[in-house]
Amino acid sequence: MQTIKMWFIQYIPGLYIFRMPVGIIDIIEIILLSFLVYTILVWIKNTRAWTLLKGIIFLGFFVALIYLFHMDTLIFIINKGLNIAIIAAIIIFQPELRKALEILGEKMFLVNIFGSGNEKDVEQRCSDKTVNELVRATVEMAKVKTGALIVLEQNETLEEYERTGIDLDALVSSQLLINIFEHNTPLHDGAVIIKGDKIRSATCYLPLSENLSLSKALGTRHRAGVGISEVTDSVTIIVSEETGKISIAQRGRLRHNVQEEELRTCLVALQNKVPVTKKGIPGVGILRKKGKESDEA
Ligand SMILES: Nc1ncnc2c1ncn2[C@@H]1O[C@H](COP(=O)(O)OP(=O)(O)OP(=O)(O)O)[C@@H](O)[C@H]1O
Repeated sequence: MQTIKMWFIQYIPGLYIFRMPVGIIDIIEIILLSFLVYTILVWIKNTRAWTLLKGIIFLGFFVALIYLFHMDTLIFIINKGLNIAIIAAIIIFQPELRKALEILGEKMFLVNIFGSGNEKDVEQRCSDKTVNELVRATVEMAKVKTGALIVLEQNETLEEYERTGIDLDALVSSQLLINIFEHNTPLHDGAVIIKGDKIRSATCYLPLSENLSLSKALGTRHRAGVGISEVTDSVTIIVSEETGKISIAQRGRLRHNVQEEELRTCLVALQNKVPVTKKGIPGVGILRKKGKESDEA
């Protein structure tokens, strides 16, 4: 390291940085700054802010031209309008900013950074039976093209959305789920919300995603599945009535054409049966990583 440093000082005299003493605090500062920039970029990519960023880059280009050619009137207008634009952006992106701050305060966020300290520290969210029943019901409904929308509560409560439906409080079973989503039955419309091993309510109304990058071919069922995953940490299983394909929505992303084993892996991971490590929940990681290849959102 020292030799490399000396080489740079000797041959590239302009690089003053290598002459500066770099302390441990500077290194920590660089790591924190890199982490902050990375987190902000990931946040921008996963929210509506991505569209805004593209707009800002486009505008930035024009502003640069305006300054380059000294267009004084336009420079005056830009200077006056900048403060208003910043306030407007904060108001428009208030839900995303609130969500980002909430994530900062989440237990899982800190666990992901520092580790749980105890890798055997495992908490089970739902039973193996529930996972099996969910997989069976989803696959059965997909086979016969029965549309379904199943929201699985994670750390954040879904009470607000449960209230829009009909209370059930029944144990999860494939027969019950298939029955709920059966065409022309009173409970088939809307979403089912599951907490742990219980179906809390059916016919629930979910917020629709306004994500413009979602395929136009997707209707309101898929938009509702993505919508709830944008505003909460829930995971949604969607079965298309049109194609019989299974999708999973999580953190505002939609993974298409999910196969049985993949669905099971995801649900087992969500059970928290696998120890939480510094890399996060394994199944969720797989879902996100693979999701990048075929994500709609
Ligand atoms: N906001 C919502 N909350 C909950 N469920 C909804 C919501 N909007 C639509 N749905 C459900 O989606 C159904 C309509 O699905 P639609 O055909 O528009 O969606 P899609 O994404 O094209 O799905 P499919 O592939 O199954 O046709 C409704 O009958 C209703 O059950």
